Amino acid sequence: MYIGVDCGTQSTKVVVVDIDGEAILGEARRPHRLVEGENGRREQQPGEWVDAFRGAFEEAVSRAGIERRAIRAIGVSGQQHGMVALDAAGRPVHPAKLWCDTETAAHNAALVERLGGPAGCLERLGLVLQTGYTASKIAWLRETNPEAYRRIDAILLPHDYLNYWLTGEKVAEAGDASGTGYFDTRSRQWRHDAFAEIAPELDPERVLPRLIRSREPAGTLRPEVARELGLGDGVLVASGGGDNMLGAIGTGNIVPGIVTLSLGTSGTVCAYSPEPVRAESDMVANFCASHGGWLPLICTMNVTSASTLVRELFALDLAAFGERLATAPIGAEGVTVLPFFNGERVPALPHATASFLGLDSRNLTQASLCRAVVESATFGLRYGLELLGPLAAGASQIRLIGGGAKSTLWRQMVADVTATQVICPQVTDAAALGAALQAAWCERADLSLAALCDRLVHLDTNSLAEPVEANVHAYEAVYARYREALKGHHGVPN
Ligand SMILES: Nc1ncnc2c1ncn2[C@@H]1O[C@H](COP(=O)(O)OP(=O)(O)O)[C@@H](O)[C@H]1O
Ligand SMILES: O=C(CO)[C@@H](O)[C@H](O)COP(=O)(O)O
Repeated sequence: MYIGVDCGTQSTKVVVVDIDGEAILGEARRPHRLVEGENGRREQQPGEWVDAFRGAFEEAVSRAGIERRAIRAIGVSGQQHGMVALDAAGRPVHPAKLWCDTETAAHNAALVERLGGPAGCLERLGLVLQTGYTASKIAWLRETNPEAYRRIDAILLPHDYLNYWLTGEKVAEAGDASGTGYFDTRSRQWRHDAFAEIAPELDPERVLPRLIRSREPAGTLRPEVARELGLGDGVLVASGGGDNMLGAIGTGNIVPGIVTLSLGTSGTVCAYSPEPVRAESDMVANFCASHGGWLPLICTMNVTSASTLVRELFALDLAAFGERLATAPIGAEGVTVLPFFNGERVPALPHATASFLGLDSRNLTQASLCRAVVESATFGLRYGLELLGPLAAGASQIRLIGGGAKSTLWRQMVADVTATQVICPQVTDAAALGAALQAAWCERADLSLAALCDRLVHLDTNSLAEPVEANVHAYEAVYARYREALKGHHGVPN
């Protein structure tokens, strides 16, 4: 038995997987708070991730009805980029500053310049720093809270922190480390010279976690954690990885030719590459995968975060929101939304705010506003797919994951907007499944990752959405309207 954990922005999910029985036996989730402040601040307390894990673990294991001593390894996936800065006693010196925090946009711009502009970033890191990456959060802490900064003894990412709580080991792997901004994604090594530009007073040999390979374990469970969870001795904790990397594993996206698209708090599109990628656009993040190889990725910041804001504005539950979506036609009666409620990463507009365009007395309805926000979030991902270029263009199917993928209407919309077949995996949380598969890969030398994916990554044929020609055609015009609005409001070229 293997446990997969995914610490997302909104909740931590746990799955219990039986590799030999080829079955997912139990799933559970527990929410965490997102503390939103001025200037785009978005933070969380790492302790709340641990509490959410405890609750979700108990429920998932009891649902699975298994003997706890049968659990052999745990894998952890986590939201990328969050800064978890710890003191010498392992306590956070500041709340974790998250991937969606845009407060450090000016620090990011200054860092890009210090590293020699986009060309200098590419040369040193293999990607261009974007607001949201860990680097500018450390520079921000240095400037705004020197007392906390001076106490830093280790800098981890969210999934590294959970691994640390589980094992006592401070380690990192290439997939998640790719999104720090001080890691060379081609050589898979920390880049100490880049780190010195960010935090000159901190010794990278001391504060940066030890790098391990994807198949290497982070460690074994600390005895007190094993006791608390009721687990046996020697339970392994795998290297884990960023949620997008483990979502790729959980959708079988471990070889070229498959695209994974996530409708979570963030929206992401990624495709596996056996080689590092130098894309035409600097917005394509040449991240490493968490099983070897690379996972070039585009991330937009306003997907279910945006739809939830509009849904809550009208006090709708998910079912009522779904009804409103179905009421409005394609094109939302002429309403276009630029959904950048909290800035945006792709296109790179960290200070942007949202705009509702084309409103008149006829289309100012809940249905058209709900529909327009979901359409625009989907257009943002089509834009991302286009930026990914040939890597994504060859894919004949999109594997759709994240909370929004539960909506039948949204699945069809993705198929129509991208003119590609869409299907979801059977498991609700693909990143948690990917983490469990990586844990089994770590513990079972006899099984390849491909064999593990064959056993457990099952697609849900009921979720299949084929593009409908008339809809594809209708969305083309609406997408063109969205791109025009983007150009008019933010000068983003077509
Ligand atoms: N049927 C649905 N339609 C639209 N949004 C949904 C639906 N079901 C869940 N969601 C949204 O999905 C989001 C959670 O997605 P998830 O991928 O678990 O997030 P994260 O990993 O970022 O924490 C929530 O905002 C939730 O409201
Ligand atoms: O920043 C990125 C990717 O670069 C995000 O995709 C985060 O990894 C958060 O993921 P979710 O909570 O939306 O799953």
